[in-house]
Amino acid sequence: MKQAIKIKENVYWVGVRDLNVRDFHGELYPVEEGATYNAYLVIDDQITLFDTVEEEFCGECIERIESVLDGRSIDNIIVQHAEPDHSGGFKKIYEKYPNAKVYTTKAGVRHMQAQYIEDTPFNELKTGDTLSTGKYSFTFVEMNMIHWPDNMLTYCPELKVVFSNDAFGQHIVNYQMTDENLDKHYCIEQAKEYFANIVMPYTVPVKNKLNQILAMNLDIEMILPAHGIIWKNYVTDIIEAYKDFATLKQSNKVVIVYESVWKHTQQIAESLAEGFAAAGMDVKVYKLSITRSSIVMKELMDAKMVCVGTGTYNNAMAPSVASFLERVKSCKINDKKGLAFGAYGWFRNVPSTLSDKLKEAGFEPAADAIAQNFTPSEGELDNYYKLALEIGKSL
Ligand SMILES: Cc1cc2nc3c(=O)[nH]c(=O)nc-3n(C[C@H](O)[C@H](O)[C@H](O)COP(=O)(O)O)c2cc1C
Repeated sequence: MKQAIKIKENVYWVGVRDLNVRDFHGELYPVEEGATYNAYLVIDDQITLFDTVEEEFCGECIERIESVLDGRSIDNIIVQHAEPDHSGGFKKIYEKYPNAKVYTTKAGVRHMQAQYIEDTPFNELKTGDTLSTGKYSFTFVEMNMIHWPDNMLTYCPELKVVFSNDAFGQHIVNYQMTDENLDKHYCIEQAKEYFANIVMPYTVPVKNKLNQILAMNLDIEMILPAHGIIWKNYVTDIIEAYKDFATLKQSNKVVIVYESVWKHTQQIAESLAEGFAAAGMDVKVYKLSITRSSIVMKELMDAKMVCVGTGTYNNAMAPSVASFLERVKSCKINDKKGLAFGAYGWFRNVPSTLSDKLKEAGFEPAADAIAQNFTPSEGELDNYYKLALEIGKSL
């Protein structure tokens, strides 16, 4: 029997670890060590469940719940997000505890009914609504479009905890549950990767919501997200980090991504990298087809500039580059510089098309696209180095 794990007095983790998932949310977010779907149970005069788990793991979630119910039942289920990794198990759990009152946002009602049961009597929540369960009270805050219309979070002043759902999530799978034995930089980097891959298109609502929450002056001892470890030692640090994430705060960094068959475009990428480095910049270089896209997204989040290169294949750019451009376009980035580059054989236009697409995606061109005919000469590589040095110094 799986057991609930005590987080603090009367608060239990009743979630699951999905150790084998490597494609979180499909191809959007490749992960290295699996993921957790966190659900929490709060024992009071009334018993309250925060979120559920993916459907296939529902039995395990119920086992953990049963291990602390002591013959009682669940009184309230708070659906903080209707996405299936948090709500897939709802139907079975609700069938098991049919007297529970179910609470979610207005959009949550729509999303739950469209996905699961049309006739569940949901209770609609809006920002500022509260629920008292005995000695504990819960205040709800809608988190519209972070990252779905139905997202919300919950604060309990007596417990000093925030049930944050996807906000502050990361894909750390740790059996100790909290950040206490983990390196701060590692935890923040994991949260940054999560933000870059799930939340980056919604920086404006994140910034506004963060300000609204900070103005509430909440006394927070722990943040309990729906993925990964619980924030306990690094609560202030992760909130500070989120301020930087939400503004896509830039560091002195350039990210160079490319695709290359015969290494001509790769040679350009390497010359540019050396030029930017000589200008004092931190440089990251990735061949897209062999790099986890979630790493690239994380690294470009705080870059000042992104250079994108491709060889020309069948008069087009490489598919990995085209799909990268679609992805970054959806992130609504608007204050980074861009540079397109690439080698061609007999059709010269692809690098300039790439430059136009980068511009459409919100990157202001730092120079005209580099279009290299086949193998770059020493002199041409030297010119690319000098161009990067010049641009790097001006950033
Ligand atoms: C499968 C394939 C298809 C190609 N198709 C074109 C093409 O349609 N037009 C063109 O100008 N060059 C084409 N080329 C030539 C490459 O663009 C050229 O060799 C370039 O230098 C390759 O850059 P890379 O080494 O970075 O891949 C093709 C090369 C390959 C491997």
